[in-house]
Amino acid sequence: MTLKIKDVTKRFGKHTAVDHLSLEIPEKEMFGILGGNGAGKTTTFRMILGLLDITEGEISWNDEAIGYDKSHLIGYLPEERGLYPKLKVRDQIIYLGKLRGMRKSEVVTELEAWLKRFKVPEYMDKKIEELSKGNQQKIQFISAIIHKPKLLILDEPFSGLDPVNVEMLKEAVIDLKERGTSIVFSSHQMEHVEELCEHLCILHKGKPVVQGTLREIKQSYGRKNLVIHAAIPLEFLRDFPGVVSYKKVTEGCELQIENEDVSQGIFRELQGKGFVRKFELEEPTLNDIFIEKVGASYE
Ligand SMILES: Nc1ncnc2c1ncn2[C@@H]1O[C@H](COP(=O)(O)OP(=O)(O)OP(=O)(O)O)[C@@H](O)[C@H]1O
Repeated sequence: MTLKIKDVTKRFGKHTAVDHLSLEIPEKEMFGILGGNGAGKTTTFRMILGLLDITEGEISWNDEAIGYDKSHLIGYLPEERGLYPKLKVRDQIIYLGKLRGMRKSEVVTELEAWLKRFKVPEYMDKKIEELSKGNQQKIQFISAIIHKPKLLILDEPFSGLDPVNVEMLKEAVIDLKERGTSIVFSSHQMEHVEELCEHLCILHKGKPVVQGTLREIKQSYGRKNLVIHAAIPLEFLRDFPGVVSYKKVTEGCELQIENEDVSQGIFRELQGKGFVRKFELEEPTLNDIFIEKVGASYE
């Protein structure tokens, strides 16, 4: 079971929203699509779901086109949440489950288990409009996965959730992946993608500017971060050969360096100058990579 996106482009008139995107998501894999506002994430999802026509290229799921006949295999959490405010949680989910071919009793059993897991069993008979936004989102998530889809598409699943609920949802998503679901999700927040995904793609103005496994991406990037805590002046490192950026912090500095060798030069330079409490070489973060490739942070 693999989702394949082959050289897909989407144009709205003269505007290119997605520009030659290719990716594959096999079973049991979580794929993250990162990008700022207007990068093309939602457009990509809508094309996967067959809600938008593809201008060029192909999208397939197990080598077949995705259409309405496959909706029982696919779960979708849209960016604009869409539950019926006046309906009770139970009725809402039963309605959606039945649309996907489930029996009422099956839906209720699943729903009870999920509400319990999300620590809100009492919501069964509450109306959607009585719930907070974050809790509505939990219900919307349940509505996307109640039928145990094989392919799950989550558009900004963590936006608007507090840290406790983010963790709860992350665990649920990891469990679904381990049970065999292919998952693709979008986010503005790089730390979520960094934590959850084996493969990822950064979209910028519709173009995939970075793509691969997290490991590959970090390794091929080359640059490293170096954290130094020392009670001696470190300002001179600002102009040290191979130092790309210098940030002063309370106890010392944080540097971005061109490669590992630069850290050895710095290490030698500091020897004998005074006590160094911390000298730590770290992998670049996705945020570092994004800033380098796209030129801005997107918080
Ligand atoms: N139906 C449409 N008609 C015309 N332009 C569109 C349409 N849908 C999207 N676009 C444009 O395509 C580009 C990509 O939009 P998209 O919604 O895919 O971005 P996104 O990455 O999901 O952004 P966000 O994080 O803000 O939701 C944007 O420039 C947007 O204005």
